[in-house]
Amino acid sequence: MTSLLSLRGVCSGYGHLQVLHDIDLDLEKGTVGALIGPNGHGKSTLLRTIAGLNKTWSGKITFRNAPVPPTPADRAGAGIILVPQGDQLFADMTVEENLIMGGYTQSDILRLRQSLDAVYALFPKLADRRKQRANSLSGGERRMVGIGRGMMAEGDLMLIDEPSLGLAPLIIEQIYAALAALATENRSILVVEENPSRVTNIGSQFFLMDGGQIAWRGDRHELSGFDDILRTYLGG
Ligand SMILES: Nc1ncnc2c1ncn2[C@@H]1O[C@H](COP(=O)(O)OP(=O)(O)OP(=O)(O)O)[C@@H](O)[C@H]1O
Repeated sequence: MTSLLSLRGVCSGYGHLQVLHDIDLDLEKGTVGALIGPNGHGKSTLLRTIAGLNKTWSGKITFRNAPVPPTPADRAGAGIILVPQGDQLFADMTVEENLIMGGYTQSDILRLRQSLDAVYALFPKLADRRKQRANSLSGGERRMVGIGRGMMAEGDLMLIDEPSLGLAPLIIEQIYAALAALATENRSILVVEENPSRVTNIGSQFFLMDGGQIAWRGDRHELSGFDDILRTYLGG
């Protein structure tokens, strides 16, 4: 199977601080890849680098077998959509207005409506709250709007940074069930999750990040060794 996203020898960082060291990663179409591991080891930086917010210092990123465009806006236009950590919603706008902002490049009103309907089908709670301002939503609802706004951009690849952060277990389950449903719609997802047990059911490929490198990678069939890996890296 050919990769939707492919990284070879990717290095990146901030100013003089190198965070990512020689990252090789492939993600196939229609699958969920999970970037796992403790805080501060470069998971967010990797998503930002794929999205173009951090410059690729060296190495190569290809998307649909072509080099990624240079700017974040062009990468988003090509179908690489980042759902950042923290929700970064427009606080004074309603749920629906925030969602529509995600589809700002879509000029076909019918397509926009269909995308909105798809978000509401996945997150029925948001349909009930479509006129409610973002600043009055619960943490879980805000996260749903963040993911929904990413869906509105109709990308082939969603990069989702720690969707479970700060949420109650029941809400986390709902969010991950939604992500699993999204991936079966021929959309690929690369999700950051500190706690791997939350993604074992939906991930098909796992990448453990340690010190800005991929220290372990495996698919579902290799999950039998997962417990040892968790103990080593997360003390779990
Ligand atoms: N804007 C920034 N400027 C300078 N250094 C940064 C910046 N953002 C992150 N870093 C540093 O890069 C390293 C990796 O951080 P990163 O956020 O990618 O890790 P992470 O594994 O995603 O952890 P977390 O889940 O806490 O975000 C850390 O040492 C962090 O301090």
